[in-house]
Amino acid sequence: MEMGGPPAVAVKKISPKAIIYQRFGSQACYTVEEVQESIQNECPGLAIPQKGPCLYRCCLQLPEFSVVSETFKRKKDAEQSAAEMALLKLGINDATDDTTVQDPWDELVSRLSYLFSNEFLKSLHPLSGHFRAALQREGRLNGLVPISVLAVYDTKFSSLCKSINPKVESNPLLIMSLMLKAASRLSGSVSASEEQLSMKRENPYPPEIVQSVVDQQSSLLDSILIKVVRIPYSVEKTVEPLTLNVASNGYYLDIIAQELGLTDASKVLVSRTLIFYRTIGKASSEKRLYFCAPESCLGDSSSELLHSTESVPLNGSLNARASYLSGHLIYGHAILASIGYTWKSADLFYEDVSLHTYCSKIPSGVYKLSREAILAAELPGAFTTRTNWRGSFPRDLLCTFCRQHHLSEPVFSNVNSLESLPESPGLQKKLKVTESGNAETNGGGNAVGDGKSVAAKGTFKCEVKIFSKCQDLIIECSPKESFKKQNDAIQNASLKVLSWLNKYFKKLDMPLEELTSSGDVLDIQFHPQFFFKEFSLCMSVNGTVGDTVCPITIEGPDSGVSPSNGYLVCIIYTICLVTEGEYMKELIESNEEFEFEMGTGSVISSFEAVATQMSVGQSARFYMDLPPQELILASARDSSRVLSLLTSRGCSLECSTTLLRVTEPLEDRMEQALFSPPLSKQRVEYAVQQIKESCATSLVDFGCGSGSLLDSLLEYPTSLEKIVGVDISRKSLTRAAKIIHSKLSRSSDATVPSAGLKSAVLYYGSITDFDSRLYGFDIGTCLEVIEHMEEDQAHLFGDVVLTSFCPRILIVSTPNYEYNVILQRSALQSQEDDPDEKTQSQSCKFRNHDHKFEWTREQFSQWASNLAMRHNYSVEFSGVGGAVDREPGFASQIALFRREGECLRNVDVTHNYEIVWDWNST
Ligand SMILES: C[S@@+](CC[C@H](N)C(=O)[O-])C[C@H]1O[C@@H](n2cnc3c(N)ncnc32)[C@H](O)[C@@H]1O
Ligand SMILES: [Mg+2]
Repeated sequence: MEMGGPPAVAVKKISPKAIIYQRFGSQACYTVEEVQESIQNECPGLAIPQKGPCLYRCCLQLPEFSVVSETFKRKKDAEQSAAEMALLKLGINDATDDTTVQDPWDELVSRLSYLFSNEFLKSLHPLSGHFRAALQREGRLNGLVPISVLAVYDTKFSSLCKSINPKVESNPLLIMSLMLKAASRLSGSVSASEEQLSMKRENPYPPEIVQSVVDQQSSLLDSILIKVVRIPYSVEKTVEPLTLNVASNGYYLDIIAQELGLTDASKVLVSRTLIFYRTIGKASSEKRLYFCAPESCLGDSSSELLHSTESVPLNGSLNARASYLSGHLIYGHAILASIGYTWKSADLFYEDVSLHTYCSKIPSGVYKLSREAILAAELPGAFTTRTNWRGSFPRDLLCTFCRQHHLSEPVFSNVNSLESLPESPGLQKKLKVTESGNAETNGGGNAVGDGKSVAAKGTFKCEVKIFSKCQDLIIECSPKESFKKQNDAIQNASLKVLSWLNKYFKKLDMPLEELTSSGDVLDIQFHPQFFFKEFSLCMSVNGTVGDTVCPITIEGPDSGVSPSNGYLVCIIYTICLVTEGEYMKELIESNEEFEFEMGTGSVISSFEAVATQMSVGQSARFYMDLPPQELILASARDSSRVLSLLTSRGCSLECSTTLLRVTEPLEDRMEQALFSPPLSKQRVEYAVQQIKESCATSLVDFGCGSGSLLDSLLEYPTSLEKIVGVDISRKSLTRAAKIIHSKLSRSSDATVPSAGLKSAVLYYGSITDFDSRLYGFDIGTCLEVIEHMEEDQAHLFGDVVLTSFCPRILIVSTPNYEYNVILQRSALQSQEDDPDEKTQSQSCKFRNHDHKFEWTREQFSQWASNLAMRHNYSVEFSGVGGAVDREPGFASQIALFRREGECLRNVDVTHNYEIVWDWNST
């Protein structure tokens, strides 16, 4: 578009908030509060209140009255709505009424004139501080405001410039030319100097205004020291820390200019704010890059360049690192700093920026920072379970990554996978010992189905898509695995994308074929055209710590308790930079309680390797090759000392660590990894078999948890008409309700297995209390529940269930303690180094931390036989996992009770349970 030509772009409607601001300025006071709304619709009939997303409500206080908005998902919308309500009250109809569509050029000029007004100088605004500081500049600089800051700190200004020429976003020089043009229309009141790239008010501000401005500032400090980071343009030179000394009455941009080798602020360009880990959502974040305007636009040739509306390719010293951080091309040295003026105070706001921040831009960098272990942590290769994950979750990491790279928020879509299970063959399958013992790393802990041996049974799959800001699809990930929990599916998909991006960032020159095939492995497809466009400025900012360089020294007695894959390991460690010869040592990183899951690649390889050789209580010392300097500096506390050490010969990293404790894999993870089909599925199949044989029409699941049994039963054709679940965990019941509801709501057609079902109810209550609504059912199940109660409560439950509930058949399952030795041996996967000695020297623990007891076959049989005898039931024993005729029996032992007589007594109406969810087919 020709400059100064007719407006080609319709001017945006002024927002209600802006109109309020025009009328009331700082007298309009907005207060936004968070509201947690409960949502009802997700699962009709569910009586447990559901937490909805966080909403915002805004109260706008004006001198005469105040208004309160409805609730909104975004703070911004709540504020605008409150402003709109206030306008309505004030009788100001619509913004468009009194603003005739204006030429953006006229608006730009009038905005510029406002910026140089007395009023603006006194106001609190991120830009007005620059105007005030300009008045303190000395000599010929006095009163000069650098043009570059105008559009950076005034959003109104920058959006007007964008509406005139959208290209200004990628080329700050274009903005400057627009401003000079606007200033020329104000000659007489504002003077602009092209050579100095600055503007000045022609008539001085009235002295009383200047005085009031000086009084505004709290000039307690003589000078302030601000830590910043210097990024040289040559990649060979290291990024280094730097301290700025800004006089309290000085102009910080002049100080930055000096560091960049310039005489004053006029030639300093300022980037948009950069998004780094931890600064998200923090209003005060002001991290920006400061750099020198390209030489070609300075001096005599400036006018030519400034007046051209096309971006001119600039040759010179491209600063690849700074360009990557900012997302646009930057030439020459750059400084990363967090300084600026705010809406809140006339004083300068600043935060120290460390090299820490600098390493956060690649996916693994954010993960490392979230673990506070830049050297030791690595982005894990697998998401096993939520409980075993340490540090920020993959989904959050991915969102941060997208924000940092100016992409749209990732789009997650859930695919419910409810494929019905194939009719199962033999019930009691042989124990399947996985070759590696770490099935999790292939499929994910809750992932069911590695495609080969385990049938797909999960409920949730998740796909994730990454779009550019212009909505071009860049990356698409459709994992094969399905998960029991929706959240696990989301985390798994996010991690796949991150892992793939991480591979790319570690090797940016990776050939396309390699990139494609590494994507295939992770179920990822990408669109090279858009991918390379979005990531054209990327830099490999850091690398990994090297391997160990000499033998590992292990000290302390062998306790026999060693971790292997799937174990949670807790260590204490220190990593120091040491020099050969004249021995010097500097602490770089340490952690007193550092936990990681073995076999997922969540720590550097030497840490995992060392941990497998250690037992609990032992300490080890070893040396590692140096990683890239930036990584060490990012972790180091005293970067200048580290920099000086790094110049001496023979540097390496010395690591000392002690193995504090290990935690075995959880029970259900073992059940899935070690059995085919998983034990939980075998229990369902056992129950289905009994339902079929007994023609049961009603079933109650005591301790139903998240409804895994009830949910799975619906996939089999059975005679069931009524199913009920009871539990004391509201959280689990809520999950159960959602899962069962989603399945039942699709079961209207008569071909689905559960079509005969008439009613499903979930109760909150303890199974040691009787409730007459559950009296005399055909089948009661109580799977893997009693061991979660104290032993006396388990006895009580036995009596209550057989005397009061009186089901025709009762199935109770619980772990067989004698089988643990096999589980632990398999988990240790130490077939090669004499497994028996290791596992037998350590006493067998329970399978799950929540178990109050685990019974041997003998103990279980005694409990069940006595119980049956006392209540006129027969009992037979069976199990799943393992075999009856092979030591040590089944993994899960089962007692099947059958009522001997009829049960015709009258029961008093007793309602001890609370209905939590109730469904019926009508
Ligand atoms: C390991 S889970 C088993 C869940 C389910 N039966 C299954 O097989 O997936 C044990 C469940 O028992 C429940 N539970 C423990 N004590 C209970 C009690 N006194 N009354 C009801 N439920 C109980 C717990 O809340 C938990 O959901
Ligand atoms: Mg259990």
